[in-house]
Amino acid sequence: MVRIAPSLLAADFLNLASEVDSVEKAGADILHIDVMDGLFVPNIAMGSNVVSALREHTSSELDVHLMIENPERYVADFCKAGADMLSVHVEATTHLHRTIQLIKSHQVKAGVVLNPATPASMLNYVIDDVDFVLVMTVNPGFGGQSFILKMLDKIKAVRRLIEASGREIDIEVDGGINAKTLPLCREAGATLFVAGSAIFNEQDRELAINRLKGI
Ligand SMILES: O=C(CO)[C@@H](O)[C@H](O)COP(=O)(O)O
Ligand SMILES: [Fe+2]
Repeated sequence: MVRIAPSLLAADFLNLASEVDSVEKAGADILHIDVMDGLFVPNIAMGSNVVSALREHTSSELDVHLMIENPERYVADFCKAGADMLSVHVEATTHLHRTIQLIKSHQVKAGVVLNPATPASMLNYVIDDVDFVLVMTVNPGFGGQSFILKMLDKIKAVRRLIEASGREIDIEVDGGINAKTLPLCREAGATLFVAGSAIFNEQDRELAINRLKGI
């Protein structure tokens, strides 16, 4: 199954509500929200107030990707704001296991994100605890970058780890996802696909999402 999560980072912020409406109408399954602190990544974007505003506007599942240092400081804020899925980078928190439990204590799905240079083995001792894994297929911080092909090997390694754990959880991929790279990720074992520029740079959002879904 191919589920698409448009990344709102590529949307027109002045018209965020109508941008959300347009992708929902076009078949988006989940909305992806990128949070950046200017430290973990060299860019600043979207706080919990944006998540609250979106929560009031839509009943779609909100997938919040925290690209911030020591994300445990803001887990409660984003959960209370209305996140349904909340992911933290392995590289950003010292006590990853504790941070995962903290997210789950708010009845929110907990995800762990791996930067391109981070090995799949970083998940070894938390794989039974996470609700999904997010494999970055670009270096985080910006939309519109090119897919890093080597990440296909990592998606396969994460898939093997999940299979060995005996659970079925999503592998989400994020960065440079388009109609060419999505099938490669799918074949490698990804099930949830974030796409920013491949959707919001197109006038016809339905065509863009259908193209990604292979319809
Ligand atoms: O987390 C990030 C970037 O750090 C992503 O969610 C991007 O926003 C994806 O944009 P495209 O690569 O699809 O344009
Ligand atoms: Fe993201």
